[in-house]
Amino acid sequence: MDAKSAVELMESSNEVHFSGFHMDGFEQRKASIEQPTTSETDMYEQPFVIGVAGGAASGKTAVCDMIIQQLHDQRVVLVNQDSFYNNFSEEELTRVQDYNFDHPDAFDTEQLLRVMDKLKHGEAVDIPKYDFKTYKSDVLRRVNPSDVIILEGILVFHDQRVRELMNMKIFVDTDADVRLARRIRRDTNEKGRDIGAVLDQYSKFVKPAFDDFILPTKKYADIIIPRGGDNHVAIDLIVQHIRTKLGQHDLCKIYPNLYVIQSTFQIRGMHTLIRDAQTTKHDFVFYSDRLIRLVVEHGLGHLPFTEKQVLTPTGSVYTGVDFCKRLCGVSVIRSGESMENALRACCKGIKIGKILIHREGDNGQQVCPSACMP
Ligand SMILES: Nc1ncnc2c1ncn2[C@@H]1O[C@H](COP(=O)(O)OP(=O)(O)O)[C@@H](O)[C@H]1O
Ligand SMILES: Nc1ccn([C@@H]2O[C@H](COP(=O)(O)O)[C@@H](O)[C@H]2O)c(=O)n1
Repeated sequence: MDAKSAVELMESSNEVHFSGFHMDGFEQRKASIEQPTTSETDMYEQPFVIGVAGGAASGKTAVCDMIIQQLHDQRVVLVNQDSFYNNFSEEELTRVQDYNFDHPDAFDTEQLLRVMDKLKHGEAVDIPKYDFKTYKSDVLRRVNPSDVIILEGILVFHDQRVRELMNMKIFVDTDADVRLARRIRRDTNEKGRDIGAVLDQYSKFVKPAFDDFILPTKKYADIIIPRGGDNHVAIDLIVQHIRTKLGQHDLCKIYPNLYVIQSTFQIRGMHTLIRDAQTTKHDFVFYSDRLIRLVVEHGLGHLPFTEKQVLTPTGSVYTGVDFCKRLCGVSVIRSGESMENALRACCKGIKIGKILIHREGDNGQQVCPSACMP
């Protein structure tokens, strides 16, 4: 890949990048890297999809809430499988106690797939909100495309097509007695059900369906979390992994010494401003300078250092590091000159050389006709 293709790829992709566990997904991404002529519509960013399954009242929602809380600086959306419960006719509603809500057929999986497909392709979508009291999903909520989609539900690993959408599969594993105790409390307090009905439903449908349909999907999980939301260590590790995946730029897979700065909403905001045709020249320069300063600071962070101890004004010893000495910047004419000021501002007294690189001939060979080093 030549420098132009690399720049094109950088431009067509955005700040946050994703990679999944599945080799087939990786092959697809590799293909798009090796064929930079791919049209813009083919190069949409794929969100990172996490599936969270487990028995009812195992703590799936609690785990999702904790992941969402820790990923507060990313755009994360939660999709509940409950939203895709089949609707009942008025006649069916009268016999609701005989209905098995824990069977795979209770869900409209085709609709779930359509919704997930839209979100994966960066489209906003209206998702029904399921009401456990009325057994209806009359209200819709608008869900915007996001960097991370969490799909949560008792049977989200049941259908292979749904599983294949996921980059990470988590199974929340909580003891049956704990699940039953929590379910009794939740269904009587929040769903207005009486304890007899909860226990009848449990022995008739919930427990058999757990054994027949939910537990067998545990084998598909990449991560099994015992004790659900109480397991802070597991949740921290999951969030760390997601962050690594989100921050991994496609180009890093080709160039091992390339570092890509983790995107934040501040950085995205600045990228938005400098791309906006309405932005004034003054603002363009201001925000470009801020971004350049970030790049220079991060770049300096990768230079070697030596350990150094200093005495603080209060007489204690502080063990720190010493900057690398005898630095020299090289500015590529017509390309890197806009970064010179930031480098001078960060590295006191730095000497900057100049180099001119241009492409010669049809094969794109790069030559360096002029260089002036300090
Ligand atoms: N670690 C926990 N300790 C105590 N109660 C919990 C814990 N996790 C969840 N709960 C409670 O158990 C019930 C079910 O939890 P929830 O996260 O909604 O499970 P799920 O989404 O798997 O059905 C809720 O009432 C919730 O408040
Ligand atoms: N009308 C309904 C629909 C579903 N259920 C039960 O909800 C459980 C799944 O939801 P979680 O949030 O606990 O994963 C499932 O066990 C269904 O039996 C219901 O009781 N009424």
